[in-house]
Amino acid sequence: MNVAARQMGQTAARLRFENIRHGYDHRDVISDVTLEAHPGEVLCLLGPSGSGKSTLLRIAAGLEMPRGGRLLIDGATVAGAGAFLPPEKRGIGLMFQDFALFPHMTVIANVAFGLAHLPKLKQVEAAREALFRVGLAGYEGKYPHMLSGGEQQRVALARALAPRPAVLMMDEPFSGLDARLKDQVRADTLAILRESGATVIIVTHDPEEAMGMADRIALLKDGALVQQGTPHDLFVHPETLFAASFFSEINILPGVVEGGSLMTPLGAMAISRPDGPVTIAVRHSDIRVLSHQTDGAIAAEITGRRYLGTAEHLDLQVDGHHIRARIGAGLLQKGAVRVFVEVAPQSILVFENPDQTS
Ligand SMILES: Nc1ncnc2c1ncn2[C@@H]1O[C@H](COP(=O)(O)OP(=O)(O)OP(=O)(O)O)[C@@H](O)[C@H]1O
Repeated sequence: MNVAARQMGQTAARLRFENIRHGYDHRDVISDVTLEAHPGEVLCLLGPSGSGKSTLLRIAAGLEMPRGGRLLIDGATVAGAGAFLPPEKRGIGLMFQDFALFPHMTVIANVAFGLAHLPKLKQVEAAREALFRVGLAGYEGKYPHMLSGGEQQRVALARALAPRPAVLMMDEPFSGLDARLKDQVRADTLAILRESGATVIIVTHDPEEAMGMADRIALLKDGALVQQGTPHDLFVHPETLFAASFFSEINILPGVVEGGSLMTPLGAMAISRPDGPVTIAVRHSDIRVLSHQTDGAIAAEITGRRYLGTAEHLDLQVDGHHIRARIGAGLLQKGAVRVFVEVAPQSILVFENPDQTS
């Protein structure tokens, strides 16, 4: 926790999901998730629609009682095993996707909403301070409709931070914003979150957002935890094809290991792995496209070309396989048909056969 946060009397909590199971009606939607958010870190719950991210958030906040497992805050069970601590006693702040501001209330009244337990004067003081923290001092008397999307987001953030939660949870906090605003609002929000010192859990389906904000990412699929680690871990060492394809566009191709060599349609490399068929994945951006032959490069034919401004997408036929490459625009001459492709050995991700798709 940083000094500013300590001075403000805020403590960050450790939040642990332990073998959590949950479902709706007769359908299981969370199966045996064990996951910890460490004090003061930003943890992103990442996954496609329906993977159970919001359900985990709702369980942590106390809006759902898990069907199995336990939820612990700083080692104390707050849900499961016969325990249930009500939401308002958990020290958890929630910020919703649509900001959920009250349109008929002023900015300061919106921010003070979660401070009803304090005397009136203290409420105003804490709300003003929260607005100052998000850079909105002077906005107290305005109404939500008078603010831009980015400003509304910051009011919602101030409201979530005002009670000094030990854990702050945000469900798709940037999805309502204009694409051009998002980068700046994300950067500003991250700085404010860091300064608050709280443990932060952000739900998102956007891998770029998770990579840019998280200390750690928990990747979910169909209600199960697929992999957790730093953004770098997940990007460079995905354990499954699902994880690899979630972070970047990839080519999936067959390969075979024989006597310490891996043979693929994109070339061969030394490998320490038992003999047998494997599946390989190569990111579109890791395919180098050359106009002339070099040592180890493989002949390819361009079958499609799409100009995207700063980059180009190429469709290629290589040894009977269709592959895609993303290259910098202007690197390849107009009208090129026959080219050569090469891939650095460290850019070839190898997975067991049959596919590790889950
Ligand atoms: N109140 C509910 N009643 C019935 N089913 C629900 C309810 N809430 C969620 N579900 C189902 O549970 C599964 C997980 O939903 P959840 O909202 O947790 O996923 P998510 O990863 O947050 O998805 P999204 O990104 O679309 O919000 C989905 O199949 C969803 O349809």
